[in-house]
Amino acid sequence: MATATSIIRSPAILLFDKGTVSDQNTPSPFQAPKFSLNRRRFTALSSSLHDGNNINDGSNKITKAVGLEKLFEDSPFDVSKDSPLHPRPLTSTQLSNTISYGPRLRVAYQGVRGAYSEAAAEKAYPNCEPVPCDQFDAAFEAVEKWLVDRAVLPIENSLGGSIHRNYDLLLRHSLHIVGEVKLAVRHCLLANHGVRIEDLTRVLSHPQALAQCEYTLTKIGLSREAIDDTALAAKHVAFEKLKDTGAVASSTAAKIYGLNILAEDIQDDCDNVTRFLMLAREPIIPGVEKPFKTSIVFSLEEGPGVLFKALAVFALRQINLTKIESRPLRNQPLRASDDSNNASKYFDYLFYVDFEASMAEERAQNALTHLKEFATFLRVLGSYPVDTTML
Ligand SMILES: O=C(O)C(=O)C[C@]1(C(=O)O)C=C[C@@H](O)C=C1
Repeated sequence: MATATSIIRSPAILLFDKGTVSDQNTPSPFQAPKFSLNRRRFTALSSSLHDGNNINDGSNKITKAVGLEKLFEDSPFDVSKDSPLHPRPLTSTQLSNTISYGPRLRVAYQGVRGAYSEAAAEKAYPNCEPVPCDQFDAAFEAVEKWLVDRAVLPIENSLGGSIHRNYDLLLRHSLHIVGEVKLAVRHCLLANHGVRIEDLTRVLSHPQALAQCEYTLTKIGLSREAIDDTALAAKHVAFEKLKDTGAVASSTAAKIYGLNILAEDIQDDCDNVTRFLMLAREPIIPGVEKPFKTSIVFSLEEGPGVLFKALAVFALRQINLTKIESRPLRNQPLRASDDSNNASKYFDYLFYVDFEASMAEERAQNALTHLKEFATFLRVLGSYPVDTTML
């Protein structure tokens, strides 16, 4: 187990200690992330928190707001120093698939049993106890309120693109990205027994799944209806005994809800992969022993070439970018021009960037120090091992 001392010696932590990549002094509408803790606060946190806690609240699916509060009040949660729940800091090796956790790790995902997100949670944390949540927000809250240990949430799909909601939630909450997991998504067209493709007029599924099967569903001529997750679509079709409606979902969902598989692999491309993020209350200690990736979010002043300059801090250090996403800055969606003669207003954006380097590497630290010189806001969302299982 890493001690607080060894944590402080980590080059990445020293970087934050200098305050160079911290957003603590940045006027920002967002919560200060724990990743930017200074040394004193980090030490205090390391010695008072543990990883691997299991809060057995006896719940089934986690729902937002009132439900969560109630569960939290009722839970026998205890982080006193002598408690068996006493936290240990996460390390990157704990993410290895070979590790066996003592008590089963509780992992929140969005959806019901049979959702792809449940399979992703099981791939990320073998032998975990997947905990269904009705919405993405509920999964974030469940981790924050210690109802579960981790959350595994989709962030992008190779056919459907980004899951914007989760980009926005990453910033609104203070969780850390501690890993990623890629899942091959193979959709099936499901219906009740005795129902043929010709009997169907509409199909239910998650909007991402419908988008991934766009071509096939158009060819069959089915109208589409969005529902919270693919497995919920299958459950609805089965429970309501629908005869004119099918569901796009996994073969696992077909088994769970007793549906017939009318067609397999109906996604528009056989290479259909969804990338999920593994989220925790504490960051992992970035390493260099295997390929790492770092996710950041920043905002910039308006002006010609500013984004070019921001991306150059990585190019100059031979750091490869794997993803860039821009999202509206919601609390401040419009910005007036600095030029008083020019009354125009600009849309204001946040930029999410994933780059192939660990925060333990000097070139990554230097790149962010450089970016901090002109970024108006910067937060490190996590530095974590790359999922190489699908390369
Ligand atoms: O609906 C599900 O089964 C999910 O797990 C959600 C989700 C998503 O949000 O992208 C996950 C993987 C697939 O890309 C389709 C849907």
